Amino acid sequence: YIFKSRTATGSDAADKVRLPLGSRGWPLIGETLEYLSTAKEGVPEKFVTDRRNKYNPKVFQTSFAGEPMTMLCTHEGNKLLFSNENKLVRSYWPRNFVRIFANSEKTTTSEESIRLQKVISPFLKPDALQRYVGIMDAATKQHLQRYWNHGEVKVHPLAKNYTLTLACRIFLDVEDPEIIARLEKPMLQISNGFVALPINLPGTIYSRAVRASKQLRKDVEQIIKQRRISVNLENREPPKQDLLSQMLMETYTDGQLMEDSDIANKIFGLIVGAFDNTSTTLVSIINCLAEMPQVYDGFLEQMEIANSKGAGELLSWGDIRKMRYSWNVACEVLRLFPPVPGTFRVAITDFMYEGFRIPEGFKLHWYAFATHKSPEYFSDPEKFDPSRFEGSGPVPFSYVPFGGGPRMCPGKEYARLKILIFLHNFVTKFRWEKVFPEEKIVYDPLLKPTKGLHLRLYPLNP
Ligand code: HEM
Repeated sequence: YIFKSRTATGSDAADKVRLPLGSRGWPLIGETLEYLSTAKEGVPEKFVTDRRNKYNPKVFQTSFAGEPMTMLCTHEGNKLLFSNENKLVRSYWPRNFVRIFANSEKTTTSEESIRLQKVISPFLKPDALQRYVGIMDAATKQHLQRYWNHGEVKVHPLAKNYTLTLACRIFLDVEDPEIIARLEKPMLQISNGFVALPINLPGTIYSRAVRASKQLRKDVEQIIKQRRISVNLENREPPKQDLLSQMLMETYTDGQLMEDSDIANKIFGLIVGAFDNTSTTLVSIINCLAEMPQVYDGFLEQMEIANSKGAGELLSWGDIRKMRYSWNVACEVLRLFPPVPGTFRVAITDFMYEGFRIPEGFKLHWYAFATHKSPEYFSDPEKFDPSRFEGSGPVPFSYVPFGGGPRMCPGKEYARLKILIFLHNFVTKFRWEKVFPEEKIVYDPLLKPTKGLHLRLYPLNP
């Protein structure tokens, strides 16, 4: 692994600098199988530890699905990737993601996409989200009442439906279960496509996902068109507060209203970004609580909040701020079961890291398990201990379930709010036990419970 650089004049440079050590494994598949199998067996950190011991404790080369990859495995590595966006690195998505997230023919120009970002991010900041607490709480209570109150339930599909129901309510002001069911079908196919082999032939999981992504965008665009008509016809209606209503009023720099396809693309991105990640987080939390009753017993804050409420009174922002223990529990679950264990960057210039040369064009991977499960950062890393997040919490850049830097998950605060509101309603309404106590949550390759997580629910105040 000797890197031979070229000088500015184009001649071979005399300096030969070592690339990070490692193995690129088998042709095409690289080390994908080991990477996936260690995660599936519940020891994802093994993939990293073995190579750290063999090559270098901070950085090594590997290859996934034919893509050579350099893995950075410490908090310093995470910091380097997260704080140098557009300086040393930029975000890089594997082929599947690019194809599934690809914009319509009316691709946004960079100016337009900055404009769109500007519309989206204020909507997802805590200040803005505060006004949705009551709406989210009411929608959660309704979902639990309608679909969960049946003694025995299968949590994973219900959590997905709940996630989509809330996203439709908050982003699109859509409540009709029939419309939600129509959107859910392509959504499920899209999730499978992210991790399928990128073979775009009829009938493959991948091609179905690409088709489903087009279908979902079309459905969202249809909802937008109908909304435009009703806004024009009924402009006496009080202004709605969902994201779509705000985007309908947005204009480009030239004063033109935003195009429906652009709005659809952005809302599509949010719905897809929220769907698997938040639903699997709920599944993992419920599973941990079923396995560790002592964690459930710590939810006194939720009981106190519930007892302070009058009949029909909904949660407020003040209540959310009291849910400290609950968020620590969620953080600990996200440490052990991050739904997105890592993403990718690409070097946009040559640079040195730990004495190794990272050439322009090299793909770089941060992997949450490398730090989340390392005793260097989390003592007794297998132990479930929400108190790790008290006080100043973990070493900066060692706890990264939402990534970091400018590309950090824009839905983090929305996810936090949703998880807390769900938890409040779930723990104050039910106690529960697993129907299959031996059932596990695994990465296969996406995070999921092996049987869908069947629960027996016991209402607390029947
Ligand atoms: C527990 C729930 C969630 C987790 C663990 C999570 C995690 C992540 C991670 C790790 C990234 C990549 C960050 C990086 O590369 O540095 C990401 C990106 C993203 N997330 Fe989330 N996410 C969650 C929920 C959500 C929600 C609710 C939304 C939408 C409301 C959302 C929308 C997005 C989008 C649009 C991106 C791409 C951002 C970009 O390209 O810059 N996520 N998320």
